[in-house]
Amino acid sequence: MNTFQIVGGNPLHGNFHPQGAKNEALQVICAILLTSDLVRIKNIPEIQDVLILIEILKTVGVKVIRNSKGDYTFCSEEIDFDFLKSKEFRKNGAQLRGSIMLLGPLLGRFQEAYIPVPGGDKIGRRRLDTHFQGFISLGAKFLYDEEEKYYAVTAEELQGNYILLEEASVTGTANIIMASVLAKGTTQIYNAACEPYIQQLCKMLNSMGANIQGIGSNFLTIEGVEKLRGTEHTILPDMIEIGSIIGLAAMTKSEITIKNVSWKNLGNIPDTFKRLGIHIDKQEDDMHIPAQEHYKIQKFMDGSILTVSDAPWPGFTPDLLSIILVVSTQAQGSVLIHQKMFESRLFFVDKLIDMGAQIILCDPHRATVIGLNQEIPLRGTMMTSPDIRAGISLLIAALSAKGTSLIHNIYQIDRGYENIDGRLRALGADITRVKI
Ligand SMILES: CC(=O)N[C@H]1[C@@H](OP(=O)(O)OP(=O)(O)OC[C@H]2O[C@@H](n3ccc(=O)[nH]c3=O)[C@H](O)[C@@H]2O)O[C@H](CO)[C@@H](O)[C@@H]1O
Ligand SMILES: C=C(OP(=O)(O)O)C(=O)O
Repeated sequence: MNTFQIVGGNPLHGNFHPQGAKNEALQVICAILLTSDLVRIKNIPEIQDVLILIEILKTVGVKVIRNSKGDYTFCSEEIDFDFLKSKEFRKNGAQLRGSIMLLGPLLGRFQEAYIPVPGGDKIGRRRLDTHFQGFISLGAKFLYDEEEKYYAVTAEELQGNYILLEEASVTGTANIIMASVLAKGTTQIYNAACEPYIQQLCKMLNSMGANIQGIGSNFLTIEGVEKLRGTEHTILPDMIEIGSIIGLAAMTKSEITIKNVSWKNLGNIPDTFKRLGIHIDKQEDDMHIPAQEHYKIQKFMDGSILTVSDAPWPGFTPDLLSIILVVSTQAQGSVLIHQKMFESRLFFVDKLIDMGAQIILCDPHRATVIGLNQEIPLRGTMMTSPDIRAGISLLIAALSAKGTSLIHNIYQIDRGYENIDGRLRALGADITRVKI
């Protein structure tokens, strides 16, 4: 088992280059299935989830060329549908959440698609109703093999429709967009998710010849076209990684400049960290976080305790709440963290409590944090990473802590952060990857 050994307490210093966005990569890589032409994608993060998706594409017949690090060309002339129904595919496809987005483009281009129940983080129930209701609205038949845990969607022909999504699901919206770009007629998707990931997917599809309007809003209009062509696309910097580094800098009293963050695509992420009292300077497209001895959590205007909660974009992303929580443990003041979307994402606070943090887990969705104001450091300990964002939060806690920590199950961190140990060592972190 791979483990991180971390000696905490050193302030870090230097420039950090964010990787390409994981969640955008998973969408746009699936979108290459919509054309038989070459599609080149740059700034692909070479993280576990993305590498597994690329391997899956290879096994179903997609030709993949790695031009250089993070720069790939894909060609999906033919798809091996027999393999899509095989046991091996069931095993591979179940490994990550993002594989669910193979369905939309396969259904859109070939009128049939198969996928095992996908994996991803164990952070609560993650239903897929939105995806399948959308496909059914476009005229697809839906089958679920309960024994084999396997989904199939097929159609004679997809026909555009008005679809009001039950919830603004990110991967659900991406899937329905990809299914409808080649459908007959007009598709309207209302209550669509509009994260930068989705905006980027739509822009890429339009550059392939699709006709999508309303990009960035929750109402998308898609005029179906006959065929899509090849394109070149560059993935945005990962806003979740950027948020993670802001948290790391504050918690470890470090001065870090995050390079080329694409400010205009960060929504309210910088302001949410600022509400915890963290200074953040905009330097052209870089983000400078000065070393700070203390940071003080703001209150609401009526003087009541701050709540930070998640919401679909342009609300605050749920993927950064665990990081907000860990950073709050060393702030001055108190905050209520309310994770509305997922019901099992806050349980990792037990580990932080073991390390000395003052947290009351009110219920599975809410935790109150009473900050230690950097007066008492957390204590190093042994822990296991339960999910990707809890994992990075524990890593941040360990880097700030007094003494040595061990974090097991770091696969959960590698899933979403490329060579995180190497990149943090370059900033001065004492972190080693060990086999135990
Ligand atoms: C591969 C990928 O892109 N994963 C992201 C994607 O997952 P994913 O697309 O799987 O997540 P969804 O957007 O479908 O929903 C996430 C959870 O939030 C709930 N929900 C969603 C919308 C809503 O209006 N109300 C509501 O309660 C859903 O029931 C579900 O439990 O979006 C999530 C929500 O931003 C992120 O945490 C994941 O990192
Ligand atoms: C929950 C996440 O990932 P996934 O949807 O791939 O499990 C995440 O990126 O925080």
